[in-house]
Amino acid sequence: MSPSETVLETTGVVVRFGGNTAVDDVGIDIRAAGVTGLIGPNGAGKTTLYNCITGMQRPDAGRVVFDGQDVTGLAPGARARRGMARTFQRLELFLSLSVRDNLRVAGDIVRANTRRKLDVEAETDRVLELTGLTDVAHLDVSDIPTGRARVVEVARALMTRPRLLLLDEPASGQTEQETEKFAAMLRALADDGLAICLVEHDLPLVMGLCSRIHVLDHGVLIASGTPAEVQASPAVIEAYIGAEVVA
Ligand SMILES: Nc1ncnc2c1ncn2[C@@H]1O[C@H](COP(=O)(O)OP(=O)(O)OP(=O)(O)O)[C@@H](O)[C@H]1O
Repeated sequence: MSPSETVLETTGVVVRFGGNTAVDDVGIDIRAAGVTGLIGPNGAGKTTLYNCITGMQRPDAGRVVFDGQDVTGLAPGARARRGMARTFQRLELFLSLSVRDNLRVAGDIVRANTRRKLDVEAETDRVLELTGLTDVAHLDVSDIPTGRARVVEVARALMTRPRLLLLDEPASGQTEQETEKFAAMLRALADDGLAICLVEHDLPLVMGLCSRIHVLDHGVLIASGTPAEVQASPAVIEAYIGAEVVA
């Protein structure tokens, strides 16, 4: 996979909730071997666009193309089998299971739902190592700090061996140190070829980590480009000055 290869593309995506247009004719792309940021003030439409990408929300118009194939009409499970994985704003882990068992369960599901031959134990060990979780593997998720639990979410997503990883505010609840480690882990995953998309409140993290950024405001794509380009965009400055809380 070449570094600039487009893994995911939306074109003309529209989502309306009653009279409110949550996503208004949005076209973005997410490329292999990089971290793409998706930012915008609260209510800008980021989560709704994620839902369209993963199949949890059917767009009123537009297309979602994954690995060159139109997946707009496919259910979330079918997209997951093609290599899409997602984490959520709220932790969606089994709190009373150990870190290792959370990964095992994900591995078991992959094995049951695909024809892939998967050595779940070996894969669990590999992903624990890759994400730096080996030292807490035996602990229940409820007994580790939220910041580490965010990493478990990513690790669980990695059990599916995705091509595209969509992260929704993964750094919330992390200490500065945890965020630094987390950023290094994402960079390493991207260097390995993974396409990562990051919705995140922590703008310094986004600016430092992402090679490209898409900015939404009131459902409209107001800028796409490098961190320097979007930070210099008058529309972006205007949107953020007008917003009390930014993401
Ligand atoms: N299920 C829904 N029904 C009605 N309106 C919705 C629904 N989901 C989202 N919206 C509205 O769509 C708009 C976009 O919301 P969305 O959650 O996608 O924004 P966001 O950028 O993810 O915001 P945040 O940063 O606060 O998570 C908002 O006006 C929101 O109120």
